[in-house]
Amino acid sequence: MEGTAVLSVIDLQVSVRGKRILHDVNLHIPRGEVHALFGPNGSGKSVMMMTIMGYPEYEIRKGRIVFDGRDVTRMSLDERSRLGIGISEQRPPTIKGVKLSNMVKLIASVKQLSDAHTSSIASAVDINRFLNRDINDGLSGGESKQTELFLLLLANPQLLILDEPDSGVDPEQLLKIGRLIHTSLRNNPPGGDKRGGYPDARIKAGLISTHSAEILEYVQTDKAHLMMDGKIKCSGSPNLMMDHIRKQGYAYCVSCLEQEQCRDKNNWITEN
Ligand SMILES: Nc1ncnc2c1ncn2[C@@H]1O[C@H](COP(=O)(O)OP(=O)(O)OP(=O)(O)O)[C@@H](O)[C@H]1O
Repeated sequence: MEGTAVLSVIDLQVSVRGKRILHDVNLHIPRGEVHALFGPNGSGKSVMMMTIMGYPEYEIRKGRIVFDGRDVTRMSLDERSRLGIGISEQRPPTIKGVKLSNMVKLIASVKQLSDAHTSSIASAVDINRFLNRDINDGLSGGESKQTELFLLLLANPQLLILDEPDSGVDPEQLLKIGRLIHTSLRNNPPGGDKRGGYPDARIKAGLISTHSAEILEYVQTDKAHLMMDGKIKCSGSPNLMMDHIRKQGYAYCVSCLEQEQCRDKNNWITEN
């Protein structure tokens, strides 16, 4: 699996402030796939996502993170960002003293984006009114999510990590955001996947955490994983898993593994 995956998380153990949060997490996302991450509050979803991005307060005690064939476990956040990992955080930080327009100019110059391109994304995410303000300063929860996602779409990473993109966002914004994420995940960089020789091949991948699964109405997901107590307990069909969780709760979804009709040889929860 590791060989075909754009992201492999292998036997990952992570501590935060001396407390073990993740226990032997394994996750593989093949090139071109989008995976959903479900799990109760405090189960470790954000910790895993922030650790993949490389935030220094998440201490990797054991295990490896491999991105696009390179071991990034000991790489800094900005090295990972340059390689093509990007995150939209659950609680986007306020950056006082930095105007959103200046951050846009910086990303546009690094990524060589045209004004027309940045303007079209800004309009699509309905972000123009925040351009002259410090990043996320005084914005509502939903507005700062929009800003965060806007910056991520501009950066256009190869792996999009989206931590609860649908929480606190009104239905109209969710429609816009969902469509943009969908388009971004489907759009390859100019020239496509030159390494594979298939210009039209999907090369981007995504990992999306969500409680409501609303975002999954817009973004097609290939597989879902259920995290509980810092471990991925089971994986399978996103719709079936969410259906189980909504009707009977997380524990039922995990116990479903005991039932033959619910699992395949990989212990994934399947429809048959
Ligand atoms: N910076 C931190 N310092 C101390 N504990 C932390 C820190 N970040 C996370 N934790 C703890 O790690 C555990 C997992 O948190 P995490 O944010 O990953 O949960 P989550 O699954 O994303 O939850 P939610 O669905 O509520 O967002 C929680 O018990 C949380 O209190």
